[in-house]
Amino acid sequence: MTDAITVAQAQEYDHYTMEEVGIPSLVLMERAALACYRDILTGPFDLSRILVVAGSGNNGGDGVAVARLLRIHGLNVRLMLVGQPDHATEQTKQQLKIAAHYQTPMTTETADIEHATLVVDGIFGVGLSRPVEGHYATIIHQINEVDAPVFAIDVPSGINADTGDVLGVALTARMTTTMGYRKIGFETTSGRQHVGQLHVADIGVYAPSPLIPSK
Ligand SMILES: NC(=O)C1=CN([C@@H]2O[C@H](COP(=O)(O)OP(=O)(O)OC[C@H]3O[C@@H](n4cnc5c(N)ncnc54)[C@H](O)[C@@H]3O)[C@@H](O)[C@H]2O)[C@H](O)CC1
Ligand SMILES: [K+]
Repeated sequence: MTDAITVAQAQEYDHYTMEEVGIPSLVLMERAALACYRDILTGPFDLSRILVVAGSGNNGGDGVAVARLLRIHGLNVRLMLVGQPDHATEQTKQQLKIAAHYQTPMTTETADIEHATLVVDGIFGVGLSRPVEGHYATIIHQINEVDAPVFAIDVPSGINADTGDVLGVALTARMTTTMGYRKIGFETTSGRQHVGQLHVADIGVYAPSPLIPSK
């Protein structure tokens, strides 16, 4: 089994893959979304009412892409944005444009959290850098209070992927599909409790190594 990595390594490998290898960010995002989509469809989930919750960073971009894929598949999915769309990354803005093309239903209704049979967590990934507060914390508390299981994209939101610690408040996932490599924080007691069943998705991001040409 390959070694677990840190957030800094994940970001370094991501950057290397895009800047040195030349694979565009949206290609990596699509591969990440397809891996999550596959794990959701094959997982132990009731897919009758899916709520995807997306932040404004690229974890949110992954989430928006997952919502679009589920919509195209004909599933009852709604997309809830918890970040400011105009503050979103360029990749997430592009994913919102694509999702709109396929008329992916959007919602701001708390009732959709209560009625969900599955919540897909695209709020924060490896970019979480400070304790969760405010509206983000409210949404995470609301999700934690309902019975629906959580599928986490890359990192359960609120978890520090280097330590497994809860930063303010965090989601507890039934399943997490993380990109490329396990994260060292997932191996701690808190990390294991919040990650649930862990899948590691090969999305074409690799550590620079002698086996893989470096510059
Ligand atoms: N690893 C890969 O090869 C790929 C990963 N992908 C996905 O990208 C995210 C990382 O995206 P990033 O934009 O860097 O950050 P996040 O989306 O995790 O966080 C969003 C954003 O939120 C801000 N922020 C941090 N802490 C807080 C806080 N407590 N409250 C409010 N806002 C906060 C900060 O500015 C962050 O930028 C990774 O996890 C994957 O899901 C790619 O899609 C594919 C390749
Ligand atoms: K997440």
